[in-house]
Amino acid sequence: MHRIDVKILDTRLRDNPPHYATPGSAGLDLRACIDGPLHVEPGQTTLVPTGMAIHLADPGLAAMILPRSGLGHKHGIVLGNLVGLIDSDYQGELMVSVWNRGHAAFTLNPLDRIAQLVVVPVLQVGFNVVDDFDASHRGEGGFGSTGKS
Ligand SMILES: O=c1ccn([C@H]2C[C@H](O)[C@@H](COP(=O)(O)OP(=O)(O)OP(=O)(O)O)O2)c(=O)[nH]1
Repeated sequence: MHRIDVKILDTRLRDNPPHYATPGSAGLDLRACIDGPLHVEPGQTTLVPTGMAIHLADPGLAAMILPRSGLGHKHGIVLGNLVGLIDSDYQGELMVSVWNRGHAAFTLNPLDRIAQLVVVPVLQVGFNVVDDFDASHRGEGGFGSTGKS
Protein backbone atom coordinates (compact mmCIF):
# COMPACT_ATOMS: atom_id res chain seq x y z
CA MET A 1 0.00 0.00 0.00
CA HIS A 2 1.22 3.52 -0.82
CA ARG A 3 1.38 5.89 2.11
CA ILE A 4 1.27 9.64 1.59
CA ASP A 5 1.75 12.56 3.94
CA VAL A 6 -1.36 14.48 4.95
CA LYS A 7 -1.54 17.76 6.86
CA ILE A 8 -4.69 18.50 8.82
CA LEU A 9 -5.19 22.24 8.47
CA ASP A 10 -8.60 22.51 10.13
CA THR A 11 -8.70 21.30 13.73
CA ARG A 12 -12.28 20.05 13.25
CA LEU A 13 -10.87 17.25 11.09
CA ARG A 14 -8.58 16.06 13.89
CA ASP A 15 -11.41 14.00 15.40
CA ASN A 16 -12.12 12.49 12.01
CA PRO A 17 -8.79 12.12 10.16
CA PRO A 18 -8.87 11.12 6.48
CA HIS A 19 -9.93 7.53 5.97
CA TYR A 20 -11.81 5.58 3.34
CA ALA A 21 -15.48 5.00 4.17
CA THR A 22 -15.16 1.26 3.50
CA PRO A 23 -12.16 -0.97 2.73
CA GLY A 24 -13.32 -1.04 -0.90
CA SER A 25 -13.81 2.71 -1.34
CA ALA A 26 -11.88 4.26 -4.23
CA GLY A 27 -12.64 7.81 -3.17
CA LEU A 28 -11.74 9.60 0.02
CA ASP A 29 -14.51 11.95 1.08
CA LEU A 30 -13.55 15.62 1.16
CA ARG A 31 -15.38 17.85 3.60
CA ALA A 32 -16.44 21.48 3.40
CA CYS A 33 -14.32 23.28 5.99
CA ILE A 34 -16.54 26.33 6.17
CA ASP A 35 -17.53 28.33 9.21
CA GLY A 36 -21.26 28.34 8.67
CA PRO A 37 -23.94 27.37 6.14
CA LEU A 38 -22.99 28.32 2.59
CA HIS A 39 -25.79 28.83 0.09
CA VAL A 40 -24.84 28.02 -3.48
CA GLU A 41 -27.28 29.56 -5.91
CA PRO A 42 -28.17 27.91 -9.21
CA GLY A 43 -25.39 28.59 -11.70
CA GLN A 44 -22.99 29.75 -8.96
CA THR A 45 -19.46 28.37 -8.53
CA THR A 46 -17.62 28.76 -5.25
CA LEU A 47 -14.23 27.58 -4.02
CA VAL A 48 -14.51 25.54 -0.84
CA PRO A 49 -11.55 24.67 1.42
CA THR A 50 -11.24 21.09 2.61
CA GLY A 51 -9.04 21.68 5.65
CA MET A 52 -6.38 19.28 4.48
CA ALA A 53 -3.31 19.12 2.27
CA ILE A 54 -1.57 16.10 0.79
CA HIS A 55 1.91 15.69 -0.64
CA LEU A 56 1.94 12.78 -3.06
CA ALA A 57 5.69 13.35 -3.61
CA ASP A 58 5.97 10.54 -6.18
CA PRO A 59 5.59 11.84 -9.79
CA GLY A 60 4.13 8.43 -10.56
CA LEU A 61 1.05 9.41 -8.56
CA ALA A 62 -1.64 12.04 -9.03
CA ALA A 63 -4.96 12.62 -7.37
CA MET A 64 -8.27 13.58 -8.88
CA ILE A 65 -11.13 15.38 -7.20
CA LEU A 66 -14.41 13.98 -8.48
CA PRO A 67 -18.03 14.81 -7.68
CA ARG A 68 -20.08 12.67 -5.33
CA SER A 69 -22.69 10.90 -7.39
CA GLY A 70 -25.60 11.53 -5.02
CA LEU A 71 -24.94 15.27 -4.79
CA GLY A 72 -24.46 15.54 -8.53
CA HIS A 73 -27.45 13.46 -9.55
CA LYS A 74 -29.98 14.58 -6.96
CA HIS A 75 -28.94 18.18 -6.35
CA GLY A 76 -26.82 19.24 -9.34
CA ILE A 77 -23.80 19.87 -7.12
CA VAL A 78 -20.76 19.07 -9.25
CA LEU A 79 -17.35 20.64 -9.87
CA GLY A 80 -16.70 23.95 -11.59
CA ASN A 81 -13.61 22.44 -13.17
CA LEU A 82 -15.40 19.11 -13.83
CA VAL A 83 -12.37 17.24 -12.47
CA GLY A 84 -9.67 18.59 -10.17
CA LEU A 85 -6.17 17.31 -10.87
CA ILE A 86 -3.76 17.34 -7.95
CA ASP A 87 -0.09 17.34 -8.91
CA SER A 88 2.36 15.19 -7.00
CA ASP A 89 4.34 18.26 -5.94
CA TYR A 90 1.33 20.29 -4.73
CA GLN A 91 1.41 20.95 -1.02
CA GLY A 92 -1.33 23.52 -0.60
CA GLU A 93 -4.79 23.03 0.82
CA LEU A 94 -7.05 20.88 -1.33
CA MET A 95 -9.76 23.13 -2.69
CA VAL A 96 -13.04 22.07 -4.24
CA SER A 97 -14.71 24.17 -6.91
CA VAL A 98 -18.37 23.61 -6.13
CA TRP A 99 -20.75 24.34 -9.01
CA ASN A 100 -24.49 24.28 -8.62
CA ARG A 101 -25.57 23.26 -12.10
CA GLY A 102 -29.10 22.59 -10.81
CA HIS A 103 -32.17 24.78 -10.65
CA ALA A 104 -32.51 25.21 -6.88
CA ALA A 105 -30.25 26.79 -4.29
CA PHE A 106 -28.27 24.27 -2.26
CA THR A 107 -26.92 24.77 1.24
CA LEU A 108 -23.59 23.33 2.27
CA ASN A 109 -23.10 22.91 5.98
CA PRO A 110 -19.77 22.79 7.81
CA LEU A 111 -18.01 19.44 7.38
CA ASP A 112 -20.48 18.18 4.76
CA ARG A 113 -18.88 15.69 2.39
CA ILE A 114 -18.73 17.59 -0.89
CA ALA A 115 -16.45 15.65 -3.23
CA GLN A 116 -14.06 12.72 -3.29
CA LEU A 117 -10.35 12.31 -3.85
CA VAL A 118 -9.00 9.42 -5.91
CA VAL A 119 -5.27 8.67 -6.04
CA VAL A 120 -4.18 7.29 -9.38
CA PRO A 121 -0.96 6.07 -11.01
CA VAL A 122 0.48 8.32 -13.68
CA LEU A 123 2.94 7.47 -16.42
CA GLN A 124 5.46 10.18 -17.10
CA VAL A 125 6.41 9.83 -20.77
CA GLY A 126 8.96 11.37 -23.09
CA PHE A 127 7.71 12.96 -26.31
CA ASN A 128 9.40 12.14 -29.65
CA VAL A 129 8.53 14.75 -32.28
CA VAL A 130 7.94 12.96 -35.62
CA ASP A 131 6.64 13.89 -39.08
CA ASP A 132 4.56 10.73 -39.51
CA PHE A 133 3.22 8.04 -37.21
CA ASP A 134 3.51 4.31 -37.84
CA ALA A 135 0.26 3.15 -39.49
CA SER A 136 -2.53 2.15 -37.09
CA HIS A 137 -5.91 0.51 -37.58
CA ARG A 138 -7.85 3.65 -36.59
CA GLY A 139 -5.64 6.26 -38.15
CA GLU A 140 -7.14 9.72 -37.71
CA GLY A 141 -10.77 8.58 -37.40
CA GLY A 142 -12.60 9.67 -34.28
CA PHE A 143 -15.77 11.27 -32.96
CA GLY A 144 -18.11 8.50 -34.09
CA SER A 145 -16.13 7.31 -37.10
CA THR A 146 -16.63 3.63 -36.22
CA GLY A 147 -19.77 1.54 -36.25
CA LYS A 148 -21.37 3.17 -39.29
CA SER A 149 -23.32 0.73 -41.44
O1 LIG B 1 -9.85 21.06 -7.97
C1 LIG B 1 -8.67 21.37 -7.73
C2 LIG B 1 -7.72 21.51 -8.77
C3 LIG B 1 -6.43 21.88 -8.42
N1 LIG B 1 -6.08 22.07 -7.14
C4 LIG B 1 -4.70 22.39 -6.79
C5 LIG B 1 -3.79 21.17 -6.91
C6 LIG B 1 -3.12 21.34 -8.21
O2 LIG B 1 -1.84 20.68 -8.21
C7 LIG B 1 -3.02 22.85 -8.30
C8 LIG B 1 -2.91 23.36 -9.70
O3 LIG B 1 -3.98 22.85 -10.44
P1 LIG B 1 -4.01 23.03 -12.03
O4 LIG B 1 -2.65 22.71 -12.59
O5 LIG B 1 -5.17 22.29 -12.57
O6 LIG B 1 -4.27 24.59 -12.09
P2 LIG B 1 -3.95 25.65 -13.17
O7 LIG B 1 -5.18 26.44 -13.34
O8 LIG B 1 -3.34 25.03 -14.41
O9 LIG B 1 -2.90 26.55 -12.42
P3 LIG B 1 -1.35 26.35 -12.07
O10 LIG B 1 -0.67 27.40 -12.88
O11 LIG B 1 -1.27 26.61 -10.59
O12 LIG B 1 -0.91 24.95 -12.41
O13 LIG B 1 -4.21 23.35 -7.69
C9 LIG B 1 -7.01 21.92 -6.11
O14 LIG B 1 -6.72 22.07 -4.93
N2 LIG B 1 -8.28 21.57 -6.45
